[in-house]
Amino acid sequence: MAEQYPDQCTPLLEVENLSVSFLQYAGGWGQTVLEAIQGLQLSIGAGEVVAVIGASGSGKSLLAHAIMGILPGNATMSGTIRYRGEALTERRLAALRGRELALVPQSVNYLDPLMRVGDQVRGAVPGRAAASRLRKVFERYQLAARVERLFPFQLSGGMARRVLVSTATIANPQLIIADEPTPGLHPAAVRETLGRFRELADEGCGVLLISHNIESALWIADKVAVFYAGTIVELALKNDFAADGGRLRHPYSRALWRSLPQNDFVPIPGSQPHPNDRSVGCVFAARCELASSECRSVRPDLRELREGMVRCIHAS
Ligand SMILES: Nc1ncnc2c1ncn2[C@@H]1O[C@H](COP(=O)(O)OP(=O)(O)OP(=O)(O)O)[C@@H](O)[C@H]1O
Ligand code: NI
Repeated sequence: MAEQYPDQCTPLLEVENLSVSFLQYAGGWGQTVLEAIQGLQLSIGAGEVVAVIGASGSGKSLLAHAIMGILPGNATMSGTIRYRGEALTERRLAALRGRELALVPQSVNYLDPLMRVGDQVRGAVPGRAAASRLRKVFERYQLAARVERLFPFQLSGGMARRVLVSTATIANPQLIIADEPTPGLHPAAVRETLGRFRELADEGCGVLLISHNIESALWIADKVAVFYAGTIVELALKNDFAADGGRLRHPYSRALWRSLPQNDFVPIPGSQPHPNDRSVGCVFAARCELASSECRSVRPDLRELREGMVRCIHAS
């Protein structure tokens, strides 16, 4: 049963000042704290698709796992995550996860190798409804009825992906966190899967879509959060990703846009700083052609700019 919430204006999900760090042993008695995500802020409204793009290792999956309450045991989290205006406590998460709140995990390894596909997909759906829901969701994702009896090792990569999406969507979720849901799918299946997320959003669901493929994410996104080195450097509107990227607010977003094959195909020189190496200043300063001495010494705040947000003092 969906939780009742009276105020339609409150975003479905609000993430405020989220940080995730890991305690690491640095030889001998030494320990270091590795800040993988810092000061992250994001909200998703009902009916909205928010895409999350950015470099590998920038913290996108950690955000997904923090929301779902499945961070690894060595992680420490601070900040607030609210769902329908109330903090997502462990207790609430336990009731919502796999029902109102669904994750399409990045790796097919999340499938239980010892459980038949049908049992996994049915998951949280109660007895009577399960069989007909399973049939519908299999039809939608073009999975033959016989797949129900298979074990994960018997699935092709593309089938396993479609099983993950089926598992996440069978229980009519209100908020879907999809972490790279389409790699290895052929283009028609990518369109079909993303189109289904758009449909769910149009029916009132909130969708957080993590993707390496900016172009396909833009088919369905309303907003785009650009991740870099554990933080959001820009929150853009879908239409800001156009032409030469002149409407984008952050130098990294523009560089990322221009690096696409269909644009200038110019790689960004340098590499993203490691979580150990993010002491002061702007996280992008070392690679930024606009960087001034202030950028190297003071971490810019995320501020509002032209219906979006940016973490750069030079943006106007
Ligand atoms: N269990 C862990 N222990 C220590 N550090 C971790 C752990 N999990 C993640 N990290 C750190 O957090 C960073 C962010 O990881 P995350 O998986 O969120 O990146 P990502 O943006 O999803 O990358 P990709 O696009 O490759 O999936 C990693 O670079 C890594 O340094
Ligand atoms: Ni990831």
